[in-house]
Amino acid sequence: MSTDTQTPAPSSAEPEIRKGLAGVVVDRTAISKVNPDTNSLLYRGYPVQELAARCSFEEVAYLLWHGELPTPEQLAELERAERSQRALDPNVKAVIDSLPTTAHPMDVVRTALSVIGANDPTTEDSSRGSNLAKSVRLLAQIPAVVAYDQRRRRGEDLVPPRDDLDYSANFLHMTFGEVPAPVVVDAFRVSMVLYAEHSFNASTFTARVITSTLSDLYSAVVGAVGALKGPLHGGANEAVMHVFDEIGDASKAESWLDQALAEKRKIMGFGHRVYKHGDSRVPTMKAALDTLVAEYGRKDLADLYDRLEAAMTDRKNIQPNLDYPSGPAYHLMGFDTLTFTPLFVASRITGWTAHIMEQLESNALIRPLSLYDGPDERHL
Ligand SMILES: CC(=O)SCCNC(=O)CCNC(=O)[C@H](O)C(C)(C)COP(=O)(O)OP(=O)(O)OC[C@H]1O[C@@H](n2cnc3c(N)ncnc32)[C@H](O)[C@@H]1OP(=O)(O)O
Ligand SMILES: O=C([O-])CC(=O)C(=O)O
Repeated sequence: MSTDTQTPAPSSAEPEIRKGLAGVVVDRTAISKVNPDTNSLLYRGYPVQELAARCSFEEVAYLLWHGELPTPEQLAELERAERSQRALDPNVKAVIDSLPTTAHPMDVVRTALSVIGANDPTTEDSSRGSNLAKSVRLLAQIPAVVAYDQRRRRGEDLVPPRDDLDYSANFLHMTFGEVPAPVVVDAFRVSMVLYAEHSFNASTFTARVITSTLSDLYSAVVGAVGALKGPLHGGANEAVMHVFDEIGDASKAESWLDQALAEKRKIMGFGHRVYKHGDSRVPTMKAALDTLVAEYGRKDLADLYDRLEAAMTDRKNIQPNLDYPSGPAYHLMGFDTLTFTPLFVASRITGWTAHIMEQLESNALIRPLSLYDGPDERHL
């Protein structure tokens, strides 16, 4: 066996393979710190719980991109730029309209982002200024794409944006044609803040790999969307709701789980590559879910949530991740289950773009090695 480059492996020992890069530190980042020992998550040094309690999503986006929270003037400038770019681009709408309503919404978002990139004359400009401008544009455009796609599936017309609303209220307005109760808007804002950034997760790493070849920001984001779609990553928030639908009633949670575990199924919304004693974001999102349960009078959903979590702790001692409370929260807000992972995209675009810019500041082509275990050299 040999590694697949011209540099020979040390002859005495086979190189260690870390499947899934588990435990491998591949670079530095100043954007966020995930600490499984203290069960904490910091964005640029600030605990995510404090940001979720006190900041708008726009402020958090600014923090991730610039490293500091905005002054009132800087925030006003970001809000002006974001609000002025909220309307769905007609070119993008035309492409969405050409796609079947059976397409998965993540495929629609991925396609829409490709179209936005192909139409942008500055795509090849990878300067920080240009990439920041693109990041703000994507922050503003993704809600239009996600909201319109859900509406067209329901046979509803596009709702134009309102520039008198903040990001979260406008997103809900464009999706549902009205602004829901303040507790609902707030729960949505909290979810956006919590989903925004999580160090070298699979989709962010994908974006950094693509960026490391000196490809453009849109290409990196499109690749990241593809990585996020999978149910082992962002697709889990959608999958959690399918599990809830499958179980149906809290009284069946334990028997459903036993059967699923006997079939060696992975239980969606549980477990994490980094956190092994619970996800730092879950208590905050669970509190937001609780406000929605109270608002909509859905104790049945809360009961199912609690019983499945308790059974999973009892059977496997595996804790929920952020997708577990987010799935039912988005359901209560009125989103279609298929729209849940695109909501994750809408938030994570901030973290992805921050990482793309950080990667470019200190770039090295990302290209690991592999251990060849195919046939020995042979000849025709
Ligand atoms: C926002 C996010 O992206 S968070 C992640 C969202 N993804 C999910 O919720 C999907 C369900 N969870 C999983 O599949 C996993 O926990 C992952 C992929 C998130 C993390 O996986 P890894 O770090 O690779 O852990 P791994 O899969 O090796 O699990 C370790 C053990 O716990 C078990 N395990 C971990 N998660 C689960 C789960 N959700 N259901 C059942 N068993 C699980 C594994 O079967 C394995 O058991 P074994 O040692 O007996 O084989
Ligand atoms: O960090 C991870 O592997 C997955 C995750 O929780 C995230 O991306 O938010």
